[in-house]
Amino acid sequence: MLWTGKYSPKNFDEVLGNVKIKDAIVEWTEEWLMGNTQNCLLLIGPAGTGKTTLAHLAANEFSEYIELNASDKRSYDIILNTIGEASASKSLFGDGLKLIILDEVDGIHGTEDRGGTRAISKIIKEGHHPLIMMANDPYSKRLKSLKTKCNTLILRKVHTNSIVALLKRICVKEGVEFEEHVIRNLAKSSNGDLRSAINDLEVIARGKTKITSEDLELLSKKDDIINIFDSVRTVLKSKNPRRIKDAMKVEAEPSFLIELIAENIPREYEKVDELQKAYEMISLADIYLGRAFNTRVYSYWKYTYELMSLGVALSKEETYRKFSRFTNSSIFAMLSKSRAKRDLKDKVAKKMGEKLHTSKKVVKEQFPYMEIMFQNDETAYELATYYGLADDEVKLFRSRKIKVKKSKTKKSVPKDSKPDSFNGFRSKSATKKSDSPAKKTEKSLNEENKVLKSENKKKDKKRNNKKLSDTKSSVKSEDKEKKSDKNGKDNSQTSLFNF
Ligand SMILES: Nc1ncnc2c1ncn2[C@@H]1O[C@H](COP(=O)(O)OP(=O)(O)OP(=O)(O)O)[C@@H](O)[C@H]1O
Repeated sequence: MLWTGKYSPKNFDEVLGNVKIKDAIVEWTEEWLMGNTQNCLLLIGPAGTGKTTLAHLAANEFSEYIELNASDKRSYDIILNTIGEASASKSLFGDGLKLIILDEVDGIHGTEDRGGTRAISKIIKEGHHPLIMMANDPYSKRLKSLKTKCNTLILRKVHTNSIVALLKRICVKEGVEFEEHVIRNLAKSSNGDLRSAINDLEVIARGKTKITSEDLELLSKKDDIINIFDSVRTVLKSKNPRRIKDAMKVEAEPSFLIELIAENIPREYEKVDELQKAYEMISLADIYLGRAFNTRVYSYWKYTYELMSLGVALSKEETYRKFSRFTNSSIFAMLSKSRAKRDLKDKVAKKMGEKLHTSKKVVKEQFPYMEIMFQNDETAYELATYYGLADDEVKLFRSRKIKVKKSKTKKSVPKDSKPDSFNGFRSKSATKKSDSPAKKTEKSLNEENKVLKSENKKKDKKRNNKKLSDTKSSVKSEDKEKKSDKNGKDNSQTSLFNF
């Protein structure tokens, strides 16, 4: 069980802060239970201040409760059917009253939850049911009419000292030693959000006997990464200018933020108009960023930030209530991939250049031919050994499959000079049930001689006697080479140039 659940208040006394609001809720509950119909309650406050906790504590006093939150659909029909269930079991004497809890009413979606706000207004007007609603955004348009019909209770952020006290209590119960400043730091950085304070404590303290400043540093690094995505999420999810401006107070390169926002726009926005406007804003933001760099007038950054945040956020007609999986920028991923490939090419060209006594540029021009030569397992093995290439460097030439016309002549490499498998390939000689090495070389020599003889015969017909004698002498010299091969001499350099 998470610590937020484990240490969630079990009664109203354990709820920290907002004393008057607690009292008002207790009184409201008692009145309903005594049979006195009450106005519905609208709890508005920042995340993690205890709105849901208070509603659930109130629900404990009723015989049952029904809850619809942001992950449920809340259309007209669904809300009224749910309430219908509640009214079916309503007793005349106030017993068996079901409390209705509607969480995040500021997030009721215009399209998916069509008629949701109308349904809520209907329930409020009829006034038969105890109803508690919660919202985060006090400026939401959706709350305008609800505020006039309900008792609106505004929750304040929980005071840092109260959070410190709770975190210390948790540490004692969990048997974790702590330094005072670590706990105070956690409490301060939670900015009045008790859920996040408890979660952060759990991240650094669970399974430990002591927490120190080092744990805090680790936590802040994790937060940096998460914060960038939080900023992107706020820009794409919200239309509240204040929240969006706050979200932009993140330590990240503006170009990186633009990329991240641009990448994720289509994951959130659905209408073509919204997409078009949002990308116009992104391109303008990019123009101003370029101007800032070119002219060194960094006041242009202000426009960059406003266009990529407010500009993009206000390009949507309304907020979408859906789960979107935001991702990292694919351009940055692609750039880092191609940079890695470029580095690898440089490394290989340097190694080969040293052996061939030539520049990296010249070697790189030979890479397409190398790719062809490396298609053959045995040649690849010889070349890699000669140039001293590691497996990942060999992959540079073997990642693509190229069809190569099979040569009629077979080249034999002494068996004991190569392993059974090379870079994921089994050499043909290793897979075959082979003859003894001596027999094998004799066989292959005979075969080669046969091929050469037939070639010579063909040439005989076409060429004159002088050329024939030339061919014979070249055959002899090749024979010599093959023999020296047999004696274990490294001839990989010759094979490279023969190609
Ligand atoms: N006032 C509080 N006193 C004690 N614990 C609290 C308080 N507020 C929050 N917590 C802790 O934080 C957890 C989450 O709180 P809760 O869900 O009630 O916040 P919320 O205001 O409804 O947040 P949200 O708006 O994100 O839904 C609780 O389970 C509890 O552990």
